[in-house]
Amino acid sequence: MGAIGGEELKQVEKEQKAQMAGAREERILVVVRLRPLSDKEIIANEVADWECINDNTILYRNTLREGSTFPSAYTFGTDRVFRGDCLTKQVYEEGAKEVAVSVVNGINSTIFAYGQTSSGKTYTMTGITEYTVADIFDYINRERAFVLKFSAIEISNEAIRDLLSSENTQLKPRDDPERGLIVEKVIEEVLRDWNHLKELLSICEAQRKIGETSLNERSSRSHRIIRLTIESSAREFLGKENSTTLAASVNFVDLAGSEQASQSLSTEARLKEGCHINRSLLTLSTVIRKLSKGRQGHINYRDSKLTLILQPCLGGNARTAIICTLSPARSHVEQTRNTLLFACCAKEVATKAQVNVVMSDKALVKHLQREVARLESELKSPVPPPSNSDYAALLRRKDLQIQKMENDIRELTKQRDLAQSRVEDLLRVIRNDKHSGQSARINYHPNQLEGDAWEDDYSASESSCLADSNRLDVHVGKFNSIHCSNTESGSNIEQPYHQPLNNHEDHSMSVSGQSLDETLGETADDPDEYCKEVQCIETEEPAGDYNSDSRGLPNGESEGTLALTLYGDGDGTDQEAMSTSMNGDREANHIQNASRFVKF
Ligand SMILES: Nc1ncnc2c1ncn2[C@@H]1O[C@H](COP(=O)(O)OP(=O)(O)OP(=O)(O)O)[C@@H](O)[C@H]1O
Repeated sequence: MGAIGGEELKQVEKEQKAQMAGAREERILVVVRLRPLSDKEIIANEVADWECINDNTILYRNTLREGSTFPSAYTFGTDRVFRGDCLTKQVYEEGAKEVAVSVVNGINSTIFAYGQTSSGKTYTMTGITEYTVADIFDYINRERAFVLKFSAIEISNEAIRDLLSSENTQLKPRDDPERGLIVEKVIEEVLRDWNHLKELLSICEAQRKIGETSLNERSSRSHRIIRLTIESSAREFLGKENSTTLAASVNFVDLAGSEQASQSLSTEARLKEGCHINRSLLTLSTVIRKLSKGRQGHINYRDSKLTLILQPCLGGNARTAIICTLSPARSHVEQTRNTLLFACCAKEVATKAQVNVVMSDKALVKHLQREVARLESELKSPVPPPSNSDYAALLRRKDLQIQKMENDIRELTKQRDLAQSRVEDLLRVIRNDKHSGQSARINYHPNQLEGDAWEDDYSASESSCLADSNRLDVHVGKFNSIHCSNTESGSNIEQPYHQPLNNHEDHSMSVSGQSLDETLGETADDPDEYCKEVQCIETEEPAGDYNSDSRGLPNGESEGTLALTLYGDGDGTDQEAMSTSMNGDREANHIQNASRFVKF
């Protein structure tokens, strides 16, 4: 491993900070590669139904079935679509290189091929791997000191196997606190040169599980992941103590192909493989679909080994490119569409690429010491006091708040006085009424009216039920229930004042065209008269509500029925409720509220 230090360390830190601050989300690069019809397909008289009409759009040439909801053209915006005659070199240059070689700058990257069986995944990934390594070699020979490590695994039937090992032992994935998810005991070969690479690739090829299917004589029956890990340092800092290393990996993922049972040559082993392959690909599609809708909620990476291992490149800090391979044959139209839908979803997935810096222990200590010193100096320097203009703005805001509160107080006091005077008016009317010798009857509840003749001793009722003005003040403010005694029956039945007085359907106050003052003034001498003019119409509250809350009103409740009810005679059936319209809703409300506690 090489080393960087001094100026370069600072430079790396600077770049890292800039990256963290401005780390932009970037969409997964998705390219589509259409292969030409294979010899087998040509012999089978297959027709090519798909065509790339430009660099971004692939079109279904055949007529769509009636009622089909599939689109006939798929456009990939800035991402590329490669026609059948394109060389892998071009696919690499225009569809994968940028992502793949970011590994030399310390950014993890992944290129993977997705598509149905025999669509050209292995064909494409073999070329992409070789072109990438060639570019990396070219770069490292000129620029920095590099160490390249090669490893390869396959996932078959949910078992992970090392492709560089001749043993058939299963490897285990494990969460490493520093490195994230790793596969335990995987062999890492330090790449010496190009020939060494070719040698390792051929070992992998030989070790990989392949089998014959109806569509591919050499069908990959496993997912293969080749990983190239690159650790790089500037040459001038090689071996120095305060060195820092950029370390990143590029993964080349050649997925097994999705297939239908009929395509896998239905031996038991092939079918089982096919099931595993399809299940893990389904999990991959599900993960991609969820990621494409944002990262909310649980993403089921752990549902398959494939997604578990690919997690960092799907939703993490890696750069990712997906090459979707397609067969143009008419007989594969459904699977081609599925691949295109997967491509459309994958296009929406974003990752946040970051540079991975590995520091030597000494460099790390120095870096941390600097951080501590910086934080200490931040703590020591006091926070600058707010400027004069800040104080002035704050004062202005507070003044406005005070002003608003004073206005509110004035307004509320006015409303309270008004309500109080209305109540006093009403009391006066009642007293006049009493003196005129008429019997005004009040009932607290319609149900109690019958057989509940009003007590002759009105004053007794008045003293217990009719609050004096002071008491009413309190009630206007608090709206607690007041209880009064029914002296006639001799019992001391407590009745809440706010029981509904009749059962009209609408509780809103009816407008009689006169103010309460006027009404009362005109009719004070003749209760029957004002009984006619003023009606109490129930508000929307159902009677049951009152009953259920018969012990008292919640503090401060202001909505309510005008519970001012006058009964012309002792016959409850004759009752006529009284309500009034006021010069404005607020006044009406206050009268309503006040009146709820005034029983006559
Ligand atoms: N772009 C292409 N141009 C020419 N031939 C191709 C192209 N892509 C694939 N082929 C040929 O098609 C056949 C199947 O390709 P390949 O094995 O890469 O498919 P695959 O998707 O990896 O299949 P599987 O999933 O079954 O492993 C091979 O013979 C390959 O040489």
